[in-house]
Formats: sequence, C-alpha cells, structure tokens
Amino acid sequence: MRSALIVGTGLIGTSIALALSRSGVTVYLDDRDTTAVRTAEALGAGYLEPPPARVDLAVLAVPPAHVGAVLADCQRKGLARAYTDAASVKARPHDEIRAAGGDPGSYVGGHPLAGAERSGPLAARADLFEGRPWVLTPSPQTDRATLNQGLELISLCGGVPILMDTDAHDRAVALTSHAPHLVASMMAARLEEANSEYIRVSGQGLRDVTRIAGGDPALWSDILTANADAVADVLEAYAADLEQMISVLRAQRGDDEPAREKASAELEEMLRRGNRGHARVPDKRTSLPIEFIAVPVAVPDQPGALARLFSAVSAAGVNIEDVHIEHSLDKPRGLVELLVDVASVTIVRRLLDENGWAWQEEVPLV
Ligand SMILES: NC(=O)c1ccc[n+]([C@@H]2O[C@H](COP(=O)([O-])OP(=O)(O)OC[C@H]3O[C@@H](n4cnc5c(N)ncnc54)[C@H](O)[C@@H]3O)[C@@H](O)[C@H]2O)c1
Ligand SMILES: O=C(O)C(=O)C[C@]1(C(=O)O)C=C[C@@H](O)C=C1
Repeated sequence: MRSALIVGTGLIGTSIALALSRSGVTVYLDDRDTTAVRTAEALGAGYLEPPPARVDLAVLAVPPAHVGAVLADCQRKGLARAYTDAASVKARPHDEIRAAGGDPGSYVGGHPLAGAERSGPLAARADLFEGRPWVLTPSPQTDRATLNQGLELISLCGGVPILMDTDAHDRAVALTSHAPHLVASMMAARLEEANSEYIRVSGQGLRDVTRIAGGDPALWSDILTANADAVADVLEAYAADLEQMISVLRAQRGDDEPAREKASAELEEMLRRGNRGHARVPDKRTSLPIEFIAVPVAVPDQPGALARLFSAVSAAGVNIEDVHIEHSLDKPRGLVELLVDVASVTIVRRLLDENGWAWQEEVPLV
C-alpha cells in the first residue's frame, strides 16, 4: 500500500493514520470537523489536502450510521481503489451501503477490537492496534484485491486479522463489547446520585468495571441501536442471572437452613462461572505462546519514579511485555505489576534488590 485516505480523524481514524504514516504510507486526512482534521495533521498523521490521485485504500472511521452515505459519496468521487471502515457494528452498515447505491465489490467491512473511552484525535496512538484482533467481513461480492488491501492495512497496524460474516460479528461483539459497555454504564449511573461518602470508599475494582462507561454517549447510542436485538438477547441472559442472584441473596435472611445452603451453593457456582469465563478472556498474556510472570513492585508516588523503574528494567535488556498500575488513593505509593517472560524473572528480581525497589512474590500467569 502506497497511499491511503482516512475519513473521520477521531480516535480510531487518527490512530490508523499514525500507524500507516509510520510505515511509510502517504496518508491523506478528511473530516467534516476542521478542528479534528487539523489536530490529526499536527500530530503527524498525514496531509490535509485532498489526494491528487486515486489512493490504494480509503478507511472510513466515522460513526456507524454515517458509513453507508460516506462510502457512497467517496465511491461516486472515485477517491480510492478499495474501501473499508472501522465501525463497531457490521450488518447495518452493509445494508445501508446497498441502500445508498455503494459498490460492494470495492468494499470490505472492518472492525479493530481496540479503542478507548476517549474520543478525538488527541486520544490517538500509533500502537493502538498492536496484537489486537481486527475483524474483516467480506461479502460474496467483495473482490480479492479489496480483501488484500484490508489485510495489508491490518498488518501495517500490527493487528491480528479475523474473517467473519456480518451477523456472526455482531452477535460476537454484542457479548464481548456492546452489552458489557451498557452494563458498565448502568453500574456507573448508580453512582451519579450516590452519597459522596460512599463513593470515596471505592477501590480499583470499581474503576476496572466502570472505565468504559466514560465513552461518548452519541457514538455508543449509535452502536447499541445498530446492534439492538443481539445486545437485548445478551441483556436477557444477564437479567435471568440477576433474578437468580437476587433470590439467592434474599434467601440468606430466611430461617430455612437447607434453603440458605442451597442458595450459597448457587452463589458460589455463579462466582466460579465468572472465574471460568474470565479465564477465557484473551489478552497479550494468553495470546502469546510464552510464559509470563507478573512481578508486583511498590512504586513511590513521586515524579520520575516510574521512568526510573522502567529504564532500570530495560537497561538490563528485559522486555516489559505489559504493565498494570494500581494506585493507592490514601498512600503515597502505587503497585506496578511488571509482566516479563519467565526467563527474565531472576534478572528482574536481582535488579530490583540492587536498586532498593520493594517487590512481592511473582505470580505465574499462564
Ligand atoms: N472508540 C472506540 O473504542 C472504537 C473502537 C473500534 C472501532 N470504533 C469505531 O470507529 C469509528 C470511529 O470512532 P471513534 O472512537 O474514532 O470516534 P471519534 O468521535 O473519535 O471520531 C469520529 C470522527 O468522525 C467524524 N465524522 C462524523 N461524521 C462524519 C462524516 N459524515 N464525514 C466525515 N467525518 C465525519 C467526526 O467529526 C469525528 O472526528 C466508529 O464507527 C466506531 O464505532 C470505535
Ligand atoms: O477499550 C476500550 O475502551 C473500548 O471500549 C474498546 C472496544 C471494546 O473493547 O469494547 C470498544 C468498542 C469497539 O468497537 C472496540 C473496542
């Protein structure tokens, strides 16, 4: 791929543009919001002027409801040889493309499974898609050259391609992304009017389960309405679980000892089901065929402390595969979990001792 046009230079479009520019692709930027497109240009994501000739690939990183019309418009103008999008739902944009008179041959649907709860170009990162799944939904009409451009895009962004049909994709993300987002919003909504004394008594758990509730309501309302049935199916399953858990907990206040025991067993089984489901969530640790160890290190809440820790580890030639940070609100320190491969643990442990860092027993992750 030599040239690309990115339409929609928000979080996803600018992240794709940065990744492509970094790989030497000439990238042109377009957005109906001039501030967004100028910001993306200032970040080094690409050029503001219209492409002087047909580009190899146009990527439509606009909200799902806009994909059909934007694609038809770009195809009418003949802006690219091939087209893809990044929308979080696939069946409805496919239908809208047909309805808007778009050419299905030069289009392949796309959806990178990476993002953030922040919108706009300032939240963009060139490495956002590294190691992340990226679904392509070719239709029977999609031509081979277009599919290859989609695959090359994913490869240039460091993603992992997955081919699916649109309905299977939408059912999958209803379970793995859309319903969890709505539930995170509902959990966070319960905090809106809660007593602030109660909210103060919160730890990392609440932040973990509500982070995505910070997402853009307009975008998420578009996503959820475009995948409404599949999301409602998942919510019905949650509702059955919720009903069961309410009865299980209410049973604890009765005098019926056998009923209480049965309820406790059901509660524990739900928690075990949760453990088993959680263990199936893929992440960098489980998707790579290497054994990782997490080394938890106490880090003082001081300017430069993290940088000192990271540079000490990298100076020893050890790659930090991933890092999790847990802040202590009431203590002047946090807990930083360094993920390193099993062969490097002894080196890291010695290095931490030599430099006076307090570390805990490492936790094997796979
Ligand atoms: N946010 C995520 O985590 C995430 C992850 C994967 C995929 N996606 C999908 O990527 C797409 C973009 O999401 P985002 O998070 O980057 O949103 P964003 O709000 O950060 O960016 C969207 C951009 O599209 C522009 N835009 C809207 N309509 C347009 C039009 N008709 N023509 C030209 N520009 C237009 C907006 O001005 C905005 O700059 C969405 O389809 C979303 O479903 C989002
Ligand atoms: O990590 C996040 O903040 C996201 O919300 C990313 C996330 C998700 O994993 O559900 C959200 C929507 C997208 O379509 C793809 C990815």
